[in-house]
Amino acid sequence: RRSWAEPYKIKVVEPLKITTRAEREQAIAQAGYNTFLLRSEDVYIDLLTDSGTSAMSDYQWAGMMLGDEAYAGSKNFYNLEASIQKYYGYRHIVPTHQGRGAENILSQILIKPGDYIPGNMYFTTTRLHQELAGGTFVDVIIDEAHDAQSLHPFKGNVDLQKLTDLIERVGAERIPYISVAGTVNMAGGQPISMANLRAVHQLAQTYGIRIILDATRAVENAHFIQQREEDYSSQAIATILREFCSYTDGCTMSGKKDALVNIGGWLALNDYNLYEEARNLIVIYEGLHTYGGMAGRDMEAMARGIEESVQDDHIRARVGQVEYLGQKLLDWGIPIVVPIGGHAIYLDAKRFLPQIPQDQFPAQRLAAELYLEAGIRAMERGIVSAGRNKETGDNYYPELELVRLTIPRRVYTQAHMDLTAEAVEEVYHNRDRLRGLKMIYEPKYLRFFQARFELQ
Ligand SMILES: CC1=C(O)/C(=C\N=C(/C)C(=O)O)C(COP(=O)(O)O)=CN1
Repeated sequence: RRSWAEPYKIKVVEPLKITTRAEREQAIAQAGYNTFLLRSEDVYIDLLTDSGTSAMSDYQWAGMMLGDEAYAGSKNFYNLEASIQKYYGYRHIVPTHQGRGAENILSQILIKPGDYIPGNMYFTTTRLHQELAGGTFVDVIIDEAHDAQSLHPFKGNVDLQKLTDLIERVGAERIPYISVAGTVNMAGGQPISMANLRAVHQLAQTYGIRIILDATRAVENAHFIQQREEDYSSQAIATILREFCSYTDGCTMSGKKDALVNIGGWLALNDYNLYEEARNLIVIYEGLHTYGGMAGRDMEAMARGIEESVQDDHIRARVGQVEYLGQKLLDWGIPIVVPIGGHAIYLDAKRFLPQIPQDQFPAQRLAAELYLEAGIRAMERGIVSAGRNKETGDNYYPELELVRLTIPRRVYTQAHMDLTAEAVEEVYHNRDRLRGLKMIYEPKYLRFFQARFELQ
Protein backbone atom coordinates (compact mmCIF):
# COMPACT_ATOMS: atom_id res chain seq x y z
CA ARG A 1 0.00 0.00 0.00
CA ARG A 2 1.55 3.33 -1.05
CA SER A 3 0.97 6.51 1.02
CA TRP A 4 -0.68 9.43 -0.71
CA ALA A 5 0.96 12.83 -1.15
CA GLU A 6 -0.19 16.20 -2.46
CA PRO A 7 -0.19 16.71 -6.26
CA TYR A 8 1.75 19.98 -5.86
CA LYS A 9 4.88 21.37 -4.25
CA ILE A 10 5.33 24.60 -2.28
CA LYS A 11 6.90 27.62 -3.98
CA VAL A 12 6.06 30.47 -1.57
CA VAL A 13 5.65 30.32 2.21
CA GLU A 14 4.23 32.70 4.83
CA PRO A 15 6.12 32.58 8.17
CA LEU A 16 3.92 31.92 11.24
CA LYS A 17 4.42 33.35 14.73
CA ILE A 18 4.23 30.93 17.65
CA THR A 19 2.71 32.59 20.73
CA THR A 20 2.99 31.76 24.44
CA ARG A 21 0.05 30.60 26.51
CA ALA A 22 0.14 33.91 28.42
CA GLU A 23 -0.15 35.84 25.14
CA ARG A 24 -3.05 33.63 24.06
CA GLU A 25 -4.88 34.09 27.37
CA GLN A 26 -4.73 37.84 26.88
CA ALA A 27 -5.71 37.61 23.20
CA ILE A 28 -8.79 35.39 23.74
CA ALA A 29 -10.01 37.54 26.65
CA GLN A 30 -9.67 40.66 24.49
CA ALA A 31 -11.56 38.78 21.77
CA GLY A 32 -14.45 38.11 24.14
CA TYR A 33 -13.91 34.33 23.83
CA ASN A 34 -14.94 34.62 20.17
CA THR A 35 -12.35 33.26 17.73
CA PHE A 36 -13.74 35.58 15.00
CA LEU A 37 -12.44 38.53 17.04
CA LEU A 38 -8.85 37.27 17.30
CA ARG A 39 -6.15 38.92 15.20
CA SER A 40 -4.74 36.61 12.54
CA GLU A 41 -1.19 37.39 13.70
CA ASP A 42 -2.04 35.81 17.09
CA VAL A 43 -3.17 32.56 15.44
CA TYR A 44 -0.74 29.72 14.66
CA ILE A 45 -2.88 27.22 12.72
CA ASP A 46 -5.97 28.98 11.34
CA LEU A 47 -8.82 26.47 10.96
CA LEU A 48 -11.58 29.08 11.37
CA THR A 49 -12.79 28.67 7.81
CA ASP A 50 -11.96 27.33 4.34
CA SER A 51 -13.59 30.48 2.93
CA GLY A 52 -11.09 32.67 1.10
CA THR A 53 -8.17 31.04 2.91
CA SER A 54 -6.95 28.57 0.29
CA ALA A 55 -3.63 28.87 -1.53
CA MET A 56 -3.69 29.91 -5.17
CA SER A 57 -1.54 28.18 -7.77
CA ASP A 58 1.19 29.82 -9.87
CA TYR A 59 -1.28 29.58 -12.78
CA GLN A 60 -3.82 31.62 -10.81
CA TRP A 61 -1.20 34.16 -9.65
CA ALA A 62 -0.10 34.54 -13.26
CA GLY A 63 -3.73 35.31 -14.08
CA MET A 64 -3.63 38.17 -11.56
CA MET A 65 -1.16 39.91 -13.89
CA LEU A 66 -3.68 39.60 -16.73
CA GLY A 67 -6.37 41.65 -14.99
CA ASP A 68 -8.36 43.65 -17.56
CA GLU A 69 -9.56 46.43 -15.24
CA ALA A 70 -11.89 48.00 -17.80
CA TYR A 71 -15.06 49.12 -16.04
CA ALA A 72 -17.27 47.42 -18.64
CA GLY A 73 -16.72 44.30 -20.71
CA SER A 74 -13.59 43.04 -18.94
CA LYS A 75 -11.91 40.17 -20.81
CA ASN A 76 -11.63 38.35 -17.50
CA PHE A 77 -15.40 38.32 -17.07
CA TYR A 78 -15.82 36.45 -20.35
CA ASN A 79 -13.13 33.97 -19.29
CA LEU A 80 -14.97 33.47 -15.97
CA GLU A 81 -18.35 33.15 -17.71
CA ALA A 82 -16.93 30.52 -20.08
CA SER A 83 -15.37 28.58 -17.20
CA ILE A 84 -18.61 28.48 -15.22
CA GLN A 85 -20.64 27.50 -18.29
CA LYS A 86 -18.16 24.74 -19.09
CA TYR A 87 -17.81 23.21 -15.63
CA TYR A 88 -21.17 23.97 -13.97
CA GLY A 89 -23.29 23.98 -17.13
CA TYR A 90 -25.52 26.98 -16.37
CA ARG A 91 -26.47 29.39 -19.15
CA HIS A 92 -26.44 32.89 -17.64
CA ILE A 93 -23.85 34.16 -15.13
CA VAL A 94 -24.04 37.21 -12.86
CA PRO A 95 -20.76 37.89 -11.05
CA THR A 96 -20.89 38.87 -7.35
CA HIS A 97 -18.21 39.78 -4.83
CA GLN A 98 -18.87 36.55 -2.87
CA GLY A 99 -21.67 34.13 -1.95
CA ARG A 100 -23.67 36.58 0.14
CA GLY A 101 -23.85 38.92 -2.85
CA ALA A 102 -25.55 36.15 -4.84
CA GLU A 103 -27.83 35.21 -1.92
CA ASN A 104 -28.96 38.83 -1.59
CA ILE A 105 -29.85 39.20 -5.29
CA LEU A 106 -31.50 35.76 -5.55
CA SER A 107 -33.64 36.37 -2.44
CA GLN A 108 -34.77 39.76 -3.72
CA ILE A 109 -35.85 38.50 -7.15
CA LEU A 110 -37.47 35.21 -6.09
CA ILE A 111 -38.89 35.60 -2.58
CA LYS A 112 -42.14 37.41 -1.69
CA PRO A 113 -43.21 38.09 1.93
CA GLY A 114 -45.02 35.01 3.25
CA ASP A 115 -43.11 32.58 1.01
CA TYR A 116 -41.56 29.34 2.26
CA ILE A 117 -38.13 28.11 1.18
CA PRO A 118 -37.49 24.40 1.89
CA GLY A 119 -33.85 23.39 2.16
CA ASN A 120 -31.49 20.65 3.34
CA MET A 121 -30.56 22.20 6.69
CA TYR A 122 -30.10 25.91 7.25
CA PHE A 123 -27.00 27.87 6.47
CA THR A 124 -26.53 31.09 8.42
CA THR A 125 -26.24 33.72 5.66
CA THR A 126 -28.52 31.86 3.22
CA ARG A 127 -31.37 31.69 5.74
CA LEU A 128 -30.93 35.31 6.80
CA HIS A 129 -31.19 36.60 3.23
CA GLN A 130 -34.30 34.47 2.76
CA GLU A 131 -35.79 35.96 5.94
CA LEU A 132 -34.81 39.53 5.04
CA ALA A 133 -36.80 39.05 1.81
CA GLY A 134 -39.83 38.00 3.90
CA GLY A 135 -39.46 34.25 3.47
CA THR A 136 -39.45 31.43 6.01
CA PHE A 137 -36.83 28.70 5.78
CA VAL A 138 -38.15 25.16 6.35
CA ASP A 139 -35.67 22.34 7.03
CA VAL A 140 -36.44 19.26 4.89
CA ILE A 141 -33.19 17.35 5.41
CA ILE A 142 -33.29 13.70 6.50
CA ASP A 143 -33.36 13.16 10.27
CA GLU A 144 -29.97 11.42 10.26
CA ALA A 145 -28.30 14.75 9.37
CA HIS A 146 -29.07 16.03 12.87
CA ASP A 147 -27.39 13.00 14.50
CA ALA A 148 -23.62 13.46 14.87
CA GLN A 149 -23.16 9.70 15.24
CA SER A 150 -25.30 8.48 12.33
CA LEU A 151 -23.11 6.88 9.63
CA HIS A 152 -25.57 7.62 6.79
CA PRO A 153 -23.28 8.12 3.74
CA PHE A 154 -25.39 10.99 2.35
CA LYS A 155 -26.63 12.98 5.34
CA GLY A 156 -27.24 15.93 3.02
CA ASN A 157 -30.19 14.13 1.43
CA VAL A 158 -33.61 15.76 1.25
CA ASP A 159 -36.46 13.90 2.97
CA LEU A 160 -38.92 13.72 0.08
CA GLN A 161 -41.85 13.18 2.46
CA LYS A 162 -41.02 16.33 4.46
CA LEU A 163 -40.76 18.26 1.18
CA THR A 164 -44.05 16.89 -0.16
CA ASP A 165 -45.81 17.63 3.15
CA LEU A 166 -44.68 21.27 3.00
CA ILE A 167 -45.80 21.68 -0.62
CA GLU A 168 -49.19 20.12 0.17
CA ARG A 169 -49.54 22.29 3.30
CA VAL A 170 -48.65 25.73 1.89
CA GLY A 171 -49.15 25.22 -1.86
CA ALA A 172 -46.52 25.29 -4.62
CA GLU A 173 -47.24 28.94 -5.36
CA ARG A 174 -45.83 29.90 -1.91
CA ILE A 175 -42.55 28.12 -2.63
CA PRO A 176 -40.34 30.23 -4.96
CA TYR A 177 -37.61 27.58 -5.04
CA ILE A 178 -36.14 24.62 -3.20
CA SER A 179 -32.76 25.57 -1.71
CA VAL A 180 -30.38 22.59 -2.03
CA ALA A 181 -26.83 22.69 -0.67
CA GLY A 182 -24.15 20.17 -1.59
CA THR A 183 -22.27 19.63 0.69
CA VAL A 184 -24.23 20.68 3.80
CA ASN A 185 -21.96 22.85 5.92
CA MET A 186 -23.90 22.85 9.21
CA ALA A 187 -24.39 19.06 9.16
CA GLY A 188 -20.63 18.52 9.00
CA GLY A 189 -19.77 19.00 5.33
CA GLN A 190 -22.12 16.15 4.41
CA PRO A 191 -22.99 15.33 0.79
CA ILE A 192 -26.32 14.84 -0.97
CA SER A 193 -26.43 11.86 -3.36
CA MET A 194 -27.00 12.18 -7.10
CA ALA A 195 -29.96 9.81 -6.79
CA ASN A 196 -31.57 12.01 -4.13
CA LEU A 197 -31.00 15.23 -6.09
CA ARG A 198 -32.46 13.55 -9.18
CA ALA A 199 -35.51 12.53 -7.12
CA VAL A 200 -35.90 16.08 -5.75
CA HIS A 201 -35.70 17.35 -9.33
CA GLN A 202 -38.45 14.97 -10.46
CA LEU A 203 -40.66 15.90 -7.49
CA ALA A 204 -40.07 19.62 -8.09
CA GLN A 205 -40.96 19.25 -11.77
CA THR A 206 -44.35 17.70 -10.98
CA TYR A 207 -45.18 20.85 -8.94
CA GLY A 208 -43.41 23.30 -11.26
CA ILE A 209 -41.06 24.47 -8.48
CA ARG A 210 -37.49 25.59 -9.22
CA ILE A 211 -34.39 24.20 -7.51
CA ILE A 212 -31.54 26.58 -6.72
CA LEU A 213 -28.27 24.92 -5.71
CA ASP A 214 -25.82 26.36 -3.22
CA ALA A 215 -22.78 25.19 -5.21
CA THR A 216 -20.19 26.47 -2.72
CA ARG A 217 -18.68 23.00 -2.12
CA ALA A 218 -20.32 21.06 -4.99
CA VAL A 219 -16.94 19.73 -6.18
CA GLU A 220 -16.39 18.14 -2.75
CA ASN A 221 -19.93 16.76 -3.03
CA ALA A 222 -18.99 15.26 -6.42
CA HIS A 223 -16.02 13.54 -4.77
CA PHE A 224 -18.34 11.78 -2.30
CA ILE A 225 -20.68 10.74 -5.14
CA GLN A 226 -17.67 9.26 -6.94
CA GLN A 227 -16.51 7.48 -3.76
CA ARG A 228 -19.86 6.33 -2.34
CA GLU A 229 -22.42 6.07 -5.15
CA GLU A 230 -21.97 2.87 -7.16
CA ASP A 231 -22.80 4.21 -10.66
CA TYR A 232 -20.21 6.96 -10.41
CA SER A 233 -17.04 5.26 -9.17
CA SER A 234 -15.39 5.39 -12.60
CA GLN A 235 -16.65 8.84 -13.65
CA ALA A 236 -14.45 11.96 -13.58
CA ILE A 237 -15.26 14.65 -11.02
CA ALA A 238 -15.93 17.17 -13.82
CA THR A 239 -18.50 14.83 -15.38
CA ILE A 240 -20.24 14.22 -12.06
CA LEU A 241 -20.36 17.96 -11.31
CA ARG A 242 -22.02 18.73 -14.65
CA GLU A 243 -24.74 16.11 -14.13
CA PHE A 244 -25.23 17.27 -10.52
CA CYS A 245 -25.86 20.88 -11.58
CA SER A 246 -28.10 19.79 -14.49
CA TYR A 247 -30.84 18.87 -11.97
CA THR A 248 -31.07 22.49 -10.79
CA ASP A 249 -32.27 25.76 -12.34
CA GLY A 250 -29.42 27.88 -11.10
CA CYS A 251 -26.95 28.31 -8.27
CA THR A 252 -25.47 30.72 -5.82
CA MET A 253 -21.72 30.30 -5.39
CA SER A 254 -19.07 31.41 -2.98
CA GLY A 255 -15.92 31.09 -5.06
CA LYS A 256 -13.96 31.44 -1.82
CA LYS A 257 -14.30 27.69 -1.18
CA ASP A 258 -14.09 25.13 -4.02
CA ALA A 259 -12.93 27.71 -6.60
CA LEU A 260 -9.66 28.41 -4.75
CA VAL A 261 -9.83 32.21 -4.59
CA ASN A 262 -9.65 34.76 -1.80
CA ILE A 263 -12.69 36.70 -3.05
CA GLY A 264 -15.40 36.08 -5.61
CA GLY A 265 -18.73 34.47 -6.32
CA TRP A 266 -21.61 34.32 -8.74
CA LEU A 267 -25.32 33.78 -9.31
CA ALA A 268 -26.07 31.44 -12.24
CA LEU A 269 -29.54 31.11 -13.79
CA ASN A 270 -30.84 29.13 -16.76
CA ASP A 271 -34.00 31.25 -17.09
CA TYR A 272 -33.28 34.38 -19.16
CA ASN A 273 -35.96 36.53 -17.56
CA LEU A 274 -34.68 35.81 -14.03
CA TYR A 275 -31.16 36.50 -15.26
CA GLU A 276 -32.26 39.86 -16.64
CA GLU A 277 -33.78 40.81 -13.25
CA ALA A 278 -30.64 39.68 -11.39
CA ARG A 279 -28.37 41.49 -13.82
CA ASN A 280 -30.31 44.70 -13.18
CA LEU A 281 -29.96 44.42 -9.39
CA ILE A 282 -26.23 43.84 -9.72
CA VAL A 283 -25.68 47.45 -10.82
CA ILE A 284 -27.30 48.56 -7.54
CA TYR A 285 -25.52 46.21 -5.11
CA GLU A 286 -22.37 44.76 -6.72
CA GLY A 287 -21.20 47.02 -9.56
CA LEU A 288 -21.59 46.34 -13.26
CA HIS A 289 -22.86 43.00 -14.64
CA THR A 290 -19.37 42.28 -16.03
CA TYR A 291 -17.48 42.61 -12.74
CA GLY A 292 -19.94 42.22 -9.83
CA GLY A 293 -17.76 43.62 -7.10
CA MET A 294 -14.57 41.89 -8.26
CA ALA A 295 -11.45 43.33 -9.89
CA GLY A 296 -10.63 41.89 -13.31
CA ARG A 297 -7.69 40.05 -11.79
CA ASP A 298 -9.98 38.36 -9.24
CA MET A 299 -12.25 37.10 -12.01
CA GLU A 300 -9.26 35.70 -13.90
CA ALA A 301 -7.98 33.94 -10.78
CA MET A 302 -11.43 32.41 -10.23
CA ALA A 303 -11.81 31.31 -13.87
CA ARG A 304 -8.54 29.42 -13.46
CA GLY A 305 -9.38 28.21 -9.92
CA ILE A 306 -12.57 26.54 -11.19
CA GLU A 307 -10.56 24.60 -13.78
CA GLU A 308 -8.10 23.42 -11.11
CA SER A 309 -10.80 22.59 -8.56
CA VAL A 310 -12.41 19.87 -10.69
CA GLN A 311 -9.18 17.90 -11.24
CA ASP A 312 -9.53 14.48 -9.62
CA ASP A 313 -6.02 14.56 -8.07
CA HIS A 314 -6.71 17.92 -6.44
CA ILE A 315 -10.01 17.05 -4.81
CA ARG A 316 -8.81 13.60 -3.73
CA ALA A 317 -5.83 15.20 -1.92
CA ARG A 318 -8.01 17.96 -0.49
CA VAL A 319 -10.61 15.66 1.06
CA GLY A 320 -7.87 13.14 1.87
CA GLN A 321 -6.21 15.62 4.20
CA VAL A 322 -9.49 16.16 6.07
CA GLU A 323 -9.96 12.40 6.34
CA TYR A 324 -6.39 12.03 7.64
CA LEU A 325 -7.10 14.38 10.56
CA GLY A 326 -10.55 12.93 11.22
CA GLN A 327 -9.34 9.34 11.28
CA LYS A 328 -6.61 10.23 13.79
CA LEU A 329 -9.20 11.75 16.14
CA LEU A 330 -11.53 8.77 15.72
CA ASP A 331 -8.64 6.38 16.51
CA TRP A 332 -8.06 8.33 19.73
CA GLY A 333 -11.72 8.20 20.72
CA ILE A 334 -12.40 11.92 20.28
CA PRO A 335 -16.11 12.56 19.59
CA ILE A 336 -16.52 14.02 16.07
CA VAL A 337 -19.28 14.06 13.47
CA VAL A 338 -19.24 10.99 11.23
CA PRO A 339 -18.96 10.28 8.38
CA ILE A 340 -15.99 12.65 8.00
CA GLY A 341 -17.05 15.58 5.82
CA GLY A 342 -15.42 17.30 2.86
CA HIS A 343 -13.94 20.52 4.22
CA ALA A 344 -13.68 20.16 8.00
CA ILE A 345 -13.66 18.01 11.11
CA TYR A 346 -16.51 18.84 13.50
CA LEU A 347 -15.90 18.16 17.19
CA ASP A 348 -19.11 17.09 18.95
CA ALA A 349 -19.12 19.53 21.89
CA LYS A 350 -22.17 17.86 23.47
CA ARG A 351 -20.19 14.64 23.95
CA PHE A 352 -16.88 16.45 24.51
CA LEU A 353 -18.22 18.72 27.29
CA PRO A 354 -21.37 17.07 28.70
CA GLN A 355 -20.99 19.11 31.89
CA ILE A 356 -21.76 22.37 30.06
CA PRO A 357 -25.48 22.95 29.27
CA GLN A 358 -26.16 24.16 25.72
CA ASP A 359 -27.23 27.64 26.87
CA GLN A 360 -23.78 28.12 28.38
CA PHE A 361 -22.28 27.68 24.90
CA PRO A 362 -20.15 24.51 25.08
CA ALA A 363 -18.93 24.74 21.48
CA GLN A 364 -17.94 28.38 21.93
CA ARG A 365 -16.00 27.40 25.07
CA LEU A 366 -14.30 24.46 23.35
CA ALA A 367 -13.17 26.61 20.40
CA ALA A 368 -11.65 29.10 22.85
CA GLU A 369 -9.88 26.30 24.76
CA LEU A 370 -8.32 24.87 21.62
CA TYR A 371 -6.91 28.31 20.84
CA LEU A 372 -5.55 28.62 24.39
CA GLU A 373 -4.00 25.14 24.17
CA ALA A 374 -2.11 25.56 20.89
CA GLY A 375 -2.98 28.77 19.03
CA ILE A 376 -5.31 26.80 16.75
CA ARG A 377 -8.39 28.77 15.64
CA ALA A 378 -11.62 26.89 15.09
CA MET A 379 -15.24 28.04 14.66
CA GLU A 380 -18.36 27.57 16.76
CA ARG A 381 -21.14 25.78 14.85
CA GLY A 382 -23.78 25.31 17.56
CA ILE A 383 -26.35 27.32 19.49
CA VAL A 384 -24.56 30.65 18.91
CA SER A 385 -24.50 30.11 15.13
CA ALA A 386 -28.11 28.88 15.14
CA GLY A 387 -29.33 32.29 16.34
CA ARG A 388 -32.90 33.15 17.23
CA ASN A 389 -36.34 32.35 15.80
CA LYS A 390 -37.33 35.47 13.82
CA GLU A 391 -40.95 35.31 15.09
CA THR A 392 -40.54 34.39 18.78
CA GLY A 393 -37.03 35.69 19.42
CA ASP A 394 -36.23 32.46 21.26
CA ASN A 395 -32.85 30.76 20.82
CA TYR A 396 -32.81 27.79 18.50
CA TYR A 397 -31.42 24.73 20.29
CA PRO A 398 -29.78 22.72 17.49
CA GLU A 399 -29.15 18.98 17.90
CA LEU A 400 -25.66 19.63 16.58
CA GLU A 401 -23.43 21.62 18.97
CA LEU A 402 -20.15 21.53 17.08
CA VAL A 403 -16.68 23.04 16.80
CA ARG A 404 -15.50 23.15 13.20
CA LEU A 405 -11.83 22.55 12.37
CA THR A 406 -11.93 23.84 8.82
CA ILE A 407 -9.07 22.87 6.53
CA PRO A 408 -8.02 25.50 3.92
CA ARG A 409 -7.08 24.04 0.50
CA ARG A 410 -3.37 23.52 -0.25
CA VAL A 411 -2.21 25.49 2.85
CA TYR A 412 -1.24 23.23 5.74
CA THR A 413 0.96 20.13 5.82
CA GLN A 414 0.40 16.77 7.44
CA ALA A 415 2.59 17.97 10.34
CA HIS A 416 0.06 20.72 11.06
CA MET A 417 -2.69 18.07 11.06
CA ASP A 418 -0.69 15.92 13.48
CA LEU A 419 -0.13 18.85 15.83
CA THR A 420 -3.83 19.77 15.63
CA ALA A 421 -4.84 16.22 16.55
CA GLU A 422 -2.42 16.22 19.52
CA ALA A 423 -3.77 19.59 20.76
CA VAL A 424 -7.38 18.36 20.52
CA GLU A 425 -6.39 15.20 22.39
CA GLU A 426 -4.75 17.30 25.15
CA VAL A 427 -7.89 19.42 25.55
CA TYR A 428 -9.98 16.24 25.61
CA HIS A 429 -7.75 14.78 28.32
CA ASN A 430 -8.33 17.87 30.53
CA ARG A 431 -11.96 18.49 29.49
CA ASP A 432 -13.57 17.94 32.91
CA ARG A 433 -12.27 21.23 34.30
CA LEU A 434 -13.95 23.38 31.60
CA ARG A 435 -16.97 25.52 32.51
CA GLY A 436 -19.47 27.45 30.41
CA LEU A 437 -19.66 31.03 29.14
CA LYS A 438 -22.18 33.79 29.28
CA MET A 439 -22.90 36.06 26.32
CA ILE A 440 -22.28 39.69 27.26
CA TYR A 441 -22.79 41.27 23.83
CA GLU A 442 -25.25 39.97 21.20
CA PRO A 443 -25.45 41.68 17.76
CA LYS A 444 -28.82 41.63 15.98
CA TYR A 445 -27.81 39.61 12.90
CA LEU A 446 -25.54 36.54 12.53
CA ARG A 447 -24.45 37.01 16.14
CA PHE A 448 -21.68 34.36 15.95
CA PHE A 449 -19.47 36.73 13.92
CA GLN A 450 -19.27 39.50 16.57
CA ALA A 451 -20.78 38.32 19.89
CA ARG A 452 -18.67 38.60 23.05
CA PHE A 453 -18.57 36.21 26.01
CA GLU A 454 -16.94 35.86 29.41
CA LEU A 455 -16.27 32.84 31.63
CA GLN A 456 -19.18 31.80 33.88
C1 LIG B 1 -22.57 26.75 2.15
C2 LIG B 1 -22.28 28.22 2.14
C3 LIG B 1 -21.23 28.76 2.88
O1 LIG B 1 -20.44 27.94 3.61
C4 LIG B 1 -21.01 30.18 2.86
C5 LIG B 1 -19.99 30.81 3.64
N1 LIG B 1 -19.33 30.07 4.49
C6 LIG B 1 -18.40 30.45 5.34
C7 LIG B 1 -17.94 31.85 5.45
C8 LIG B 1 -17.85 29.41 6.22
O2 LIG B 1 -16.94 29.71 7.02
O3 LIG B 1 -18.32 28.25 6.11
C9 LIG B 1 -21.88 30.98 2.05
C10 LIG B 1 -21.71 32.50 1.96
O4 LIG B 1 -20.59 32.75 1.13
P1 LIG B 1 -19.68 34.04 1.36
O5 LIG B 1 -18.95 33.82 2.66
O6 LIG B 1 -20.58 35.27 1.41
O7 LIG B 1 -18.76 34.03 0.16
C11 LIG B 1 -22.88 30.38 1.34
N2 LIG B 1 -23.10 29.02 1.39
